[in-house]
Amino acid sequence: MVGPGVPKEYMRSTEEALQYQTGFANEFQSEALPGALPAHNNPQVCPYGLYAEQLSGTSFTSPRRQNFRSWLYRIRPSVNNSRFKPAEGIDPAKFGASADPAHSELTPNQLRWQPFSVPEEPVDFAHGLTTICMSGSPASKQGYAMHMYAASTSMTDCSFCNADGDFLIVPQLGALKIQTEFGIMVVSPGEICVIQCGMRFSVALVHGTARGYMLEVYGSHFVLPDLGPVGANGLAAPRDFQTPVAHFEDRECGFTVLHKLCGQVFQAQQNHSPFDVVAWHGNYAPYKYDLARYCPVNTVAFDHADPSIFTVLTCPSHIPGTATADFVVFPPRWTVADHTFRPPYYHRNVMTEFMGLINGTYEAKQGGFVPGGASLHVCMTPHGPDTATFESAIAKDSTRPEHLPADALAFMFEVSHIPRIMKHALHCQELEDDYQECWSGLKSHFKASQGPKGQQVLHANGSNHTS
Ligand SMILES: O=C(O)Cc1cc(O)ccc1O
Ligand SMILES: [Fe+2]
Repeated sequence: MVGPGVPKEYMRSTEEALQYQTGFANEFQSEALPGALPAHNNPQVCPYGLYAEQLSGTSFTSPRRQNFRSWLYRIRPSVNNSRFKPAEGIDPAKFGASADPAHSELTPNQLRWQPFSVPEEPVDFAHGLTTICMSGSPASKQGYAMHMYAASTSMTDCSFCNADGDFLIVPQLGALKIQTEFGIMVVSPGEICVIQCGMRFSVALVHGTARGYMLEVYGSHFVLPDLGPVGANGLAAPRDFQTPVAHFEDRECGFTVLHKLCGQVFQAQQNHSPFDVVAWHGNYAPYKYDLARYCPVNTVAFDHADPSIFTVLTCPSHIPGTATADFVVFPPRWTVADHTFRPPYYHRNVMTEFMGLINGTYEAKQGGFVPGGASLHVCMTPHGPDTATFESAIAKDSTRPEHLPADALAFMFEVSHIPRIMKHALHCQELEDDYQECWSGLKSHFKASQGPKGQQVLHANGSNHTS
């Protein structure tokens, strides 16, 4: 809805607003009314009588290439709200990641959850968030939290803002229509989006219900991974990232502004919609990405490559080469490795791995890991293929290419800090208490009398032969 006084021919419908600008962390600019963007950042009086407001995503003095900020030209400044008080209907024991030890525990156990059910009663995105685990501290701007959402109704006259860090949202069920101060994005299962620290947004459900995963990173932002010897192309291409165009509403109404600070959610009232940004420019803006655009690079001869080859986005830490969090996708693809155990190898990882399944099946598990479910293997917790996957993988003809199911889409949040798990997530009915059973059939295949004889061995010069 556009307010009085705006000539009809200039009104941008919601459909028109669903155009996107493409590129990763570009200097974007967009205006919903012609001439709304001023020629410099803060003129004495802005076009259309708008207020100029800067949103900083990094310190003012960050190096130029890591300096993120945008200028917003809005009908009313953001400052016009009542005093914040603790949010109603959001239980800190369930969501917030305040790292309060009263709400969380440590465990080296392998963990897996069945899908969280979508509530039958009306619950919106903000009130349907559940924190699974977290590490570090939003106050010292290091670490992350992982959440799930399950919603049965749209947020109305209500926005959410995270002052702790950026949200990476992975829908699994139902498309989300996300209204932000920068414009609107529709994000469907198979796509992801990032809404950065400080941005107000509201989530409407396109299909009536929605469920998915959310990774929150404190203190720094997602970037595209370097490609090194891979070259100038491959993995996620910058041109495939989509940022909304400006879209505004001039709406006076009772509006609730939710605001998360150091894991605690607060709320304030204001008398208008915060989605009143008529024009904006800058490099700090939300974006979405279709995982089907991801161009995987993988082994074409032998051995199983580490999953880092499937990194879509990475959030660097202060340690070179070690991410605070990586977002990794396991896309449909050919597997062609010769004489190789093709599923993921058994391993213990210094990093912590949270996995979700958007659709289909995952190559390391023949049963149990289902779409909407999740698993968590913390630092050094052993894991790998279940018994059925192992037995079928060693019996397969590994000289034949195989296409993984075209509808299978799994992902991983791989993080460096060791997480505490929320108590409610450890004691909820969705947690499988017999997850370990999936490995209990892994029997010894050891035969002391049989060496490599009769098996494919790899010579130092790279050639294969049968001894
Ligand atoms: O544990 C998992 O399933 C994720 C994973 C996949 C892979 O191909 C190699 C290592 C790894 O941790
Ligand atoms: Fe793993």
